Amino acid sequence: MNYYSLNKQAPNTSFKDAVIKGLAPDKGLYFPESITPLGDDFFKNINQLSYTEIAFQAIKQFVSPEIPDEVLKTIVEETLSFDFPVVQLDDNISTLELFHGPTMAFKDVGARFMARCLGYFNKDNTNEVTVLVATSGDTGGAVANGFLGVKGVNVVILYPSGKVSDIQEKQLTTLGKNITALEVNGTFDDCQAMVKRAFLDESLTNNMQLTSANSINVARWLPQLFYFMFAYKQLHKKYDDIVFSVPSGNFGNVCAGMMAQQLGLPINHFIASNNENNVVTEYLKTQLYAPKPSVQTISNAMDVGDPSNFIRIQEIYKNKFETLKDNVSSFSFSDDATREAMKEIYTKYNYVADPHGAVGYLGSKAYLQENPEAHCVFLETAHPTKFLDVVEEVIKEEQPLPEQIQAVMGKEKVALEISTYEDLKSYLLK
Ligand SMILES: Cc1ncc(COP(=O)(O)O)c(C=O)c1O
Ligand SMILES: N[C@@H](CCOP(=O)(O)O)C(=O)O
Repeated sequence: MNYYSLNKQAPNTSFKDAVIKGLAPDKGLYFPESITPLGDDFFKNINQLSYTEIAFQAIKQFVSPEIPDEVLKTIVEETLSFDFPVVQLDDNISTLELFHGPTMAFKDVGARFMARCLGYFNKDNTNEVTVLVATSGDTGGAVANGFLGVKGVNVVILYPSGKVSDIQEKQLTTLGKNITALEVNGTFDDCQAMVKRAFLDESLTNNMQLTSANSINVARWLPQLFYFMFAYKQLHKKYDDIVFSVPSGNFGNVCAGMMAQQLGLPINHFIASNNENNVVTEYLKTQLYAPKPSVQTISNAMDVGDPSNFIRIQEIYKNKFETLKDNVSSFSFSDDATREAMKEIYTKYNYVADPHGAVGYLGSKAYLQENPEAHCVFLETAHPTKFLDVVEEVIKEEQPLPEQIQAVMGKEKVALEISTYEDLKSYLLK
């Protein structure tokens, strides 16, 4: 598959090149040249397929011929070595748990898939790559874990100081080896802007091969489309009108759901559920896209003021506002509403949701008011114990720590503090 830049000022390129570059030379995000639907039979018979078979069929067209089928099968099998259960709360609401991987957030799948693709492209040890990542909480830990010890790959993670949870910080600052954490005096948007600037800085790119492991990279982003198919497999016999409510920040995950829809997944609507960082909610009301500085919330991984993937969403719906509105609703919720939702989910369903999942739950409820026949699946994008302080304070109950979380608790944080792009540059050139 070839990819084009959404800025349309750079040559089309192969999957391998798109993964190794991350961002196109004209600063545009890469997008596949074509999308071939999988066919009705694939979805009718999805029950008979395993998760790895679904994932293999779904991703194959985007990575071939550069990743041969046999290699792709192994990559997919190794990537998906944990479960993706749907938990039904009532007849209108379910949650898809995406936190059963090693760092207990939905980023594990994309990070593990991309690490293996880069490992394959560097099998002869000829392409040393520096992976730059901006994180508002979960991408950093997942990428650190997924890329740990991958030969020929150095990972540099930028995270906003004081704006990620304690456990998220441990996950991204304690692994050492080929992983370095930079603690940035700023917001997630500052981190993301520094990363994007570095890709265009010839004094860096002439000296090293830089790539990104954020969802701007197609190998990190596209595997997220599996989730929507996995949920559909579990629910389609029971419900006709399945709608996904996706807690959204950089909009990579909901946009991956839309790619699943383009592949033929019979889903008519998505809910992009936001915290108070509501650029897209506002866009759908006003048709004006106005990025603004992010504000800090208890669903910190969604504190994004200028979502990278919005441009991909526009491309999917052919830049037609009415088509976008037909396919997507968006709602924004305060921290107080999020806390109330966490309490409600716990008392009504005896289910402990994390703050991001709770925003997804609120989006489901808002949508159901107008569409009571729908079955809404909100994505539980991270395990509640990643946000222990907030969760225990709200539900007033101590939470047992899963072994993935216990494993990082006592470890010592190692991070370099930086404030400016020049600091990042001098670190990279050292
Ligand atoms: C727990 C959690 N929920 C939701 C999101 C938002 O996902 P996206 O950036 O793909 O919109 C993130 C971060 O990306 C996250 O870590
Ligand atoms: N919410 C993310 C921020 C970056 O999103 P990405 O999907 O583009 O990597 C995080 O938790 O770090």
